[in-house]
Amino acid sequence: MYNVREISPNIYWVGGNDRRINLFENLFPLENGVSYNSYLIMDEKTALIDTVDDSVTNQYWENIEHVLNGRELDYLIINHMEPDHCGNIEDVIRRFPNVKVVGNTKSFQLFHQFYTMDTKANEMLVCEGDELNLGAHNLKFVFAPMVHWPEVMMDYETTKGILFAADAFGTFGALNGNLFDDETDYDNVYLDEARRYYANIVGKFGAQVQAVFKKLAGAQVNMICSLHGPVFRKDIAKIMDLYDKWSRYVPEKKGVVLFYGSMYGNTENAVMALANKLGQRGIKDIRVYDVSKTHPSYIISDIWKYSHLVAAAPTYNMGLYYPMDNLLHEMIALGVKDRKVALIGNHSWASAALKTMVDRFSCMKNMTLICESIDIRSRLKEDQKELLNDLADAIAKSVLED
Ligand SMILES: Cc1cc2nc3c(=O)[nH]c(=O)nc-3n(C[C@H](O)[C@H](O)[C@H](O)COP(=O)(O)O)c2cc1C
Repeated sequence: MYNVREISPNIYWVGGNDRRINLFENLFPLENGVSYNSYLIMDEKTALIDTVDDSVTNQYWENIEHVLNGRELDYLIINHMEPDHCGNIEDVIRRFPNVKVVGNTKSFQLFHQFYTMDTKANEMLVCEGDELNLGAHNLKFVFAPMVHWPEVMMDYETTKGILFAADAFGTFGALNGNLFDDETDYDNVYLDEARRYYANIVGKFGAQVQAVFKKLAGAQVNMICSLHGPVFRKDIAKIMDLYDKWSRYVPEKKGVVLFYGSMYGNTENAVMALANKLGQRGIKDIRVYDVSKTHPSYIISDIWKYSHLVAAAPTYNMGLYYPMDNLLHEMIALGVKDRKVALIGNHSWASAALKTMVDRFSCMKNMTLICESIDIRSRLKEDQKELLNDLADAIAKSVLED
């Protein structure tokens, strides 16, 4: 049974949802699956915008056949060559041998690396700013290199102000029958997952996101169609504002995320005592994570959201407890910057965790240590409580007053 939705006169969502998948990119947990969006424009010429992952191929073809209703497909536009959107390109060409496949030099390079089909006769090369007229609809190509692959481009439909944004503005989480942002309880159902998607998938490329914003400045955007998750037609300014903040690494909220590693509970004890003191000093909405328990992608998402971070971990084999080291490496790789930081190390005979954490944070830009770090010897004792009070005072002052 086909499953499509008209999103604007003669433009259809023809994608699919995968709720069986456990890990996105075989890496990021998906509690509620993911959608692979694709859009079909029915005009004097027909144009399909991106394809979908192999997992939803059957649904996809039922959708396309229903909407085309016997017509030929004139264009397939490739905005992104990541395999979760390209699983069906060869199939499209097999079914529509005369289709023009629209892409840029890098998209075709990548296509030929992944696939073997000879597509020379079908290829239609476009450059930045080129336009493709379909009749009543007109697409302008806006290149978005490294958001988050080098070939990425967006299509701005100039007559209706619809932005086909590739992976940008995407989210984890399958669609629930409500396609548009205003039909969903977006803030409660999708926002955290959109942030987790941004931080972990696009996060490293903030400068490139900003570059696309500059190119789009002045363009009236009435609808944003991402390749994953809901279509925006109501809160466009809000999601644009969030993307602007996220891509400039500006925290959404003043607040504290404490993340710790602990084998036997002693580091955890110090962190929970500190969190309690922060709560008593008026810090609200405190976030605490055990790095051995929570997947790093969730912690990184909150690191993007909040202004202050506390990292705490024990020494392990003359180094830093592995799950914490892994998280800090991910933060370095994603270019996390501009946060206020406090550190707590722990050791029983030769300290290495604290020094390693200091080293890791020094590899990130503009991470300010807001107070002297604490290096616990096995377990924090009553006579050291002033150290913890000083730490809590400094963090609370920085969050509430600065
Ligand atoms: C396998 C293992 C290796 C450790 N390596 C070191 C080490 O190299 N140097 C050190 O001072 N403590 C080392 N420790 C001790 C812990 O860092 C220390 O006991 C710490 O207080 C544990 O904190 P926790 O209760 O939060 O897990 C090691 C502990 C374990 C279990």
